[in-house]
Amino acid sequence: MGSERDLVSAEAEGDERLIEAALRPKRLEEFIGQARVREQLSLVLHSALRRNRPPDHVLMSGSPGLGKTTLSMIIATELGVPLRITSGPALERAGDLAAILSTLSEGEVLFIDEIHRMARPAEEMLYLAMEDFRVDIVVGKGPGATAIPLEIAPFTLVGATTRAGLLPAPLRDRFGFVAHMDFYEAEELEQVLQRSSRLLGLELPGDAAREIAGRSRGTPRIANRLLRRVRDFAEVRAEGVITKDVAAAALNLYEVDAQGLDRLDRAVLGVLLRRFGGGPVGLSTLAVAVGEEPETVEVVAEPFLVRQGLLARTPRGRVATAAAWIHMGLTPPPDAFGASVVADLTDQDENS
Ligand SMILES: Nc1ncnc2c1ncn2[C@@H]1O[C@H](COP(=O)(O)OP(=O)(O)OP(=O)(O)O)[C@@H](O)[C@H]1O
Repeated sequence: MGSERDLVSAEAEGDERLIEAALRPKRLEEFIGQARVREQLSLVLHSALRRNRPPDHVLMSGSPGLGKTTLSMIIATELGVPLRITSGPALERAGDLAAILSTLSEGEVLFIDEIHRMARPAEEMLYLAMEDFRVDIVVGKGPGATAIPLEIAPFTLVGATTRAGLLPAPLRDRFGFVAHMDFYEAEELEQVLQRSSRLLGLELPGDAAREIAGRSRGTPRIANRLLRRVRDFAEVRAEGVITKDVAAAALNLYEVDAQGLDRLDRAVLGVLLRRFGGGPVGLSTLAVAVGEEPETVEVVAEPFLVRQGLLARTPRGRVATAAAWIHMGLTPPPDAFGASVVADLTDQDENS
């Protein structure tokens, strides 16, 4: 099979990005988790195939590494059409987009990753292309400029964004189907890990899979990455045998804690607690203090910390919850965010 050959050569070259690509599921039925999105998408694709028409444009939103690129590839495969991949930041001028749109073949899927980062003129050209399968090529400058309409082949746009809120409404409204990708449950990540282990030729006992899944921040890309680190550790220190303890030791070495927090997550919490007394503090101040871009903190660290109940976004800024103080081995002040919840839980524990 093609994917297995890809994997063997990727392994031989030791290229992590190639390995990641080779681990991608190729068909919708192989795609693990996101049951609702899968079912909705399957309906959209099947009805398009029955009508022999390209499906509605699809928007996928969710944190990095949840499988948006993978799903876009699956959409093209299921439809039996070619896929063109680009990204918002690459579309700086309308001409960049026109060059792609005018060369699409009938029914082709155009995947635009980070679509919220597309430049304004390209975005406006996309509105017309999505609605009427037409672009206006502007010839000349100033008052003498004229727009020459150019028909393009009907295509399906698949847009991916980590920040759906940043998409202008006219663009958002032109997508017929919006797939909200959520973090994965631990059991789903265990399945992802078992599938990847099979493809990589690794033995992964159930309890070791659980240990890795629990530290993967609900994200398949991270699960696969941690699996490779555990494999490295097992090869060098445990004669290639992966056990729960080997997995835990490897992940501790790579500074991924039992709840899945990595260095950046802990840096954010550490600064928030130790330097700002738990907050509230603004995003940019927090980002400067950890030496990262605000977008990295907002897109990569925060959604997970919020989901874990360790951080809250309030109108006055970011606030650490009482659970965050405890997770970082500190005593929460009595007025810490969510302290009453933690106190109630502690009471229940003591009374039970
Ligand atoms: N549902 C899934 N089942 C199995 N593996 C998955 C699934 N979703 C993602 N993966 C794996 O996770 C990795 C990352 O997926 P992908 O690149 O599609 O994420 P993404 O959401 O597009 O991320 P980004 O937006 O950062 O590019 C892939 O290597 C793929 O093998």
